[in-house]
Amino acid sequence: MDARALKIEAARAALGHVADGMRLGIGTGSTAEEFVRLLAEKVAAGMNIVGVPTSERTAALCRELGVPLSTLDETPGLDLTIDGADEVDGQLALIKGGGGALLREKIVAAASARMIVIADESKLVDVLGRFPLPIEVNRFGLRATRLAIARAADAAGLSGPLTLRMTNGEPFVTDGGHFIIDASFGRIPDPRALSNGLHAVPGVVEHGLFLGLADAAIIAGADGIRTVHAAS
Ligand SMILES: O=C(CO)[C@H](O)[C@H](O)COP(=O)(O)O
Repeated sequence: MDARALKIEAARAALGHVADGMRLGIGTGSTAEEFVRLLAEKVAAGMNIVGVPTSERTAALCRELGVPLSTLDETPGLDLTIDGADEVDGQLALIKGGGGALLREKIVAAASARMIVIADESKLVDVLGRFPLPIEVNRFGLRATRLAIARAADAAGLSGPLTLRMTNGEPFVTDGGHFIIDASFGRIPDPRALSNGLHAVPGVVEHGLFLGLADAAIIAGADGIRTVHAAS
């Protein structure tokens, strides 16, 4: 099975957790988009849900496919968020933000009673950090913020290139109007310490470590679907 087929399988399994009447957070990225396509079929067949998208890109796809949308201002409490991830470890700590939507993704996940991650097995890791950690930063004071991030990482025993994400020769700009620094720290043995350090940097808007947010991860692999649950 190719990677896209695995993403579809994970998305299909997640759809089994969606019930009529639910208020859904809807993630961003290629796996989340497979979920949107399957969800749209259910909606067309009469399922009654409302979704809060985690990016303009997801919102556009939902509109195109007829998935009813709301906002967190209209619908501040959600039943379930389904989203992809760049990395998932066995304790359900995540790296997210490869698609640049980490801020809205985290706000939506935090507003949800449950979050289910959908991914193919390439995303499952023993220790987070192979994927560069996206850090969303305010445009103001970029160089100072980068230095402060390096100091925060150093205090957590980490170092590595801090690369401003570019697109078409220009800095990538998030839906919130911020920049993203991709931090190649390598293995992150203590994500909580790094998270706390990054949150103490004023220019950091948010980072892509999602800790204690996911309740389950549906992982599709060559041998089928497995679900990783959060330790209770
Ligand atoms: O965090 C994300 C976007 O900000 C995505 O969930 C993450 O990048 C995974 O994307 P994909 O399903 O395309 O591999």
